[in-house]
Amino acid sequence: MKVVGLMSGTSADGVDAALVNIVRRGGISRITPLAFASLPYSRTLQQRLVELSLHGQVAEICHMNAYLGELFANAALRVIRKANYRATDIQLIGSHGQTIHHLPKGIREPGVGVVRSTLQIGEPAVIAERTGITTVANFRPRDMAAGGEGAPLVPYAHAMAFRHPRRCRLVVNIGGISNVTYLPAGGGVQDLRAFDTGPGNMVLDAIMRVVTQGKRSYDVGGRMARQGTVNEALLRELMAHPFLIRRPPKSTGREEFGAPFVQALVARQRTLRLSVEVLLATCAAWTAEAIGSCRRWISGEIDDVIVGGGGVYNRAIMDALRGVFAPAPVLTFDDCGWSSKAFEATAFALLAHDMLYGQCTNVPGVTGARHPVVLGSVVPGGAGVPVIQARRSR
Ligand SMILES: Nc1ncnc2c1ncn2[C@@H]1O[C@H](COP(=O)(O)OP(=O)(O)OP(=O)(O)O)[C@@H](O)[C@H]1O
Ligand SMILES: CC(=O)N[C@H]1[C@@H]2OC[C@@H](O2)[C@@H](O)[C@@H]1O[C@H](C)C(=O)O
Repeated sequence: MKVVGLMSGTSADGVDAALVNIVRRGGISRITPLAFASLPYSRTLQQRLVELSLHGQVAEICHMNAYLGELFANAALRVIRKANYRATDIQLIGSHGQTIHHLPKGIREPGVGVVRSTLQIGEPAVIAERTGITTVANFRPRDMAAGGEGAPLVPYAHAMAFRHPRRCRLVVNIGGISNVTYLPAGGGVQDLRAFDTGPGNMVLDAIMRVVTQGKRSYDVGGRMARQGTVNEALLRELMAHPFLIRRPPKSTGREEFGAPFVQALVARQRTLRLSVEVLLATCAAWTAEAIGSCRRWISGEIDDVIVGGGGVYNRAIMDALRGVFAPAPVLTFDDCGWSSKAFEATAFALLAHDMLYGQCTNVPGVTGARHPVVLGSVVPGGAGVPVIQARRSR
C-alpha cells in the first residue's frame, strides 16, 4: 500500500510529507521510503500558531483547523508529484495534524472524574476532499480516552525501525520537545520504554526569537550556543524543573516549555547578567542532560544512542549529548538508513496503515493507557476506505 504520512510538530515550522510503500506480512509492516517533501509555514503563520496554542480564540481555532487542512493537503499532493505518482495511485494518508494544546494529566470534572484532552488541528475532511485519498487523523484522543497521555506515539515506529537483536538502543527525538525510546536487545514493542524528556528546540528557538526581535527563529548549526560556555548554576536550576523529576508516563508541550517559561528564563538571564551565547549554551546542555536523565527510569545498558529530529543539526546539543552518553556512540537516524527529517511523518503513515488492519498502535506501558487501542479516525476518500483482509494482530 502506498501511504503518505503528514506531520507538523511542536516547532510549528511547516508540514512534512513522507510517501512510503508498506508491505504487511505475518502481522508485521515493513516500510520502504519513496519520497519526502516539506511545506514550510511562513514566519507569520508560525507565530500565529504559537500564539494560538496558548491564547487561541475559538473563531481562530475553527478557521485554522480548515486552513491547515488545505496546507496539509498541499503537502500531500507535493510529495506525490515529487515521486511522479498521481493521487489515484495512493491508497491512504495518515495525518498527525498540528498540536495546539495538550493536557495529558487532565482536569477533574464533577460526576465524570479526570478528563484528559489534546487538540490536533488540520481538518482531515479537507485533506480527503482535496486529494480524494482516505485520510486517518486524530491519533491521540483514543489513547487518552483509555486513560493514557496520548503521547508519545512514535515509539511504535522506533521499534519497527531501530530494534536490534543484540544491541540495546536509545532512540532520541529532538524536536520542539525531546523524547526517548529505549529498545532492549532482542525486545519487541511491548518491551520498550518511552517518554518525553522535556526541553528541545522549542526553548532555544524562543530565546532566538526574543533576542533577535523575531528576526531569527533558530540558532543555525547551534553556532551562537557554541560561542558560549555553560553556566553551571543556571543548569542546576533548570535540571530541577518539575517535569524532569516527574516519573513516566509523561508527555509535555508548549504549555510547560513555551513563551511564559522562556520569558521567565530570559528574566533570570538578565538577573544573572549572562550573555545570550551563555544562555543558549546552557539550554543546549540542559536539553542533552535532560535526555541523559532518562537513565533514572531505564534499567539496562545503552549500546547505541540514535538521534533524529531537527536537533541533530544543532552541534551544541549533539556535542553535549556525546559527553552525556560517552562511551556509547551517538549516531543519527541517517547513519542507520532513516531520514531524521522524515521519520515522524513516516511514523504516521505507519500508524494509519496499521489502523486499517485493526492493529493497536499505542503502547500502554508508554502512555499509561489501561489497555491497547486502535488509534485514529477515518475520513473515506473518493474510492472509499481501502478494504483489507483484516486479521487482527497485536
Ligand atoms: N540547521 C539547523 N541548525 C540548528 N537547528 C536546526 C536546524 N534545522 C532545524 N533545526 C531545529 O529543529 C527544529 C525543528 O525540528 P523538528 O522538525 O524535529 O521539530 P518538530 O517535529 O516540530 O517537533 P516535535 O518532535 O516536538 O513535534 C527547528 O525549529 C530548529 O530549532
Ligand atoms: C502532544 C504532542 O503533539 N506531543 C509531541 C511533542 O513532540 C515530541 C513529543 O512532544 C512527543 O510526545 C509528541 O510527538 C511525537 C510525534 C510522538 O507522539 O511520538
